[in-house]
Amino acid sequence: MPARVRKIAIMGFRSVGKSSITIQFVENQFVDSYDPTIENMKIRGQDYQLDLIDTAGQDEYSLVPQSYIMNIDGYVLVYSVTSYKSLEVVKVIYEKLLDMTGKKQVPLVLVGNKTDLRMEREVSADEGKRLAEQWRAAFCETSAKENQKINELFTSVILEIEKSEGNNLQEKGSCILS
Ligand SMILES: Nc1nc2c(ncn2[C@@H]2O[C@H](COP(=O)(O)OP(=O)(O)OP(=O)(O)O)[C@@H](O)[C@H]2O)c(=O)[nH]1
Repeated sequence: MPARVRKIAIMGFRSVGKSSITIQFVENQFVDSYDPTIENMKIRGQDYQLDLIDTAGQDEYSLVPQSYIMNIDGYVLVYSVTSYKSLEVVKVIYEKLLDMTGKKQVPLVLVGNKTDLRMEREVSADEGKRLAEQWRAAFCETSAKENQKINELFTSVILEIEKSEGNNLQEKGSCILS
């Protein structure tokens, strides 16, 4: 079976760890030469090629460029668990995405990154989980620094994309699927 190519945009406020998540995911599996925007994975015997689009950080006033939503199959919306502000920004980005796509729901994983910074936590796991439930999105808390749940997060986004296409694949993973 040929690899299914899926385009994934990684969005969120500045410095939440978008590039760190992408690099951790890609570098971990390609040691010598890698293109930081492309990664392959296999889920249930199906090969996927993930084209990762690591966006420059947004804030609540940024417009979501049309190019971020054209041909994008799934979204990873990242906040930092150490920044309440970054959670607020992700909510604004989400509303803009729905506006621009004209859809009620898009394949999406909400990600709370930097869980290793325990003393600096401002957003509880419950709060992130509730927001994801409200959006009917998957939810994952990660640490790019400690490589926690990074692969699971990308598996989840693929599963959310598959689900939106009518394929309800079940896969053991430790992110909470929608
Ligand atoms: N402790 C800790 N630091 C992290 C983690 N992820 C990223 N960082 C740090 O946070 C800072 C920002 O990380 P980036 O990956 O550049 O964040 P970004 O969201 O791509 O930033 P912009 O491109 O500016 O929007 C860097 O100093 C990273 O080392 C994490 O999981 N834990």
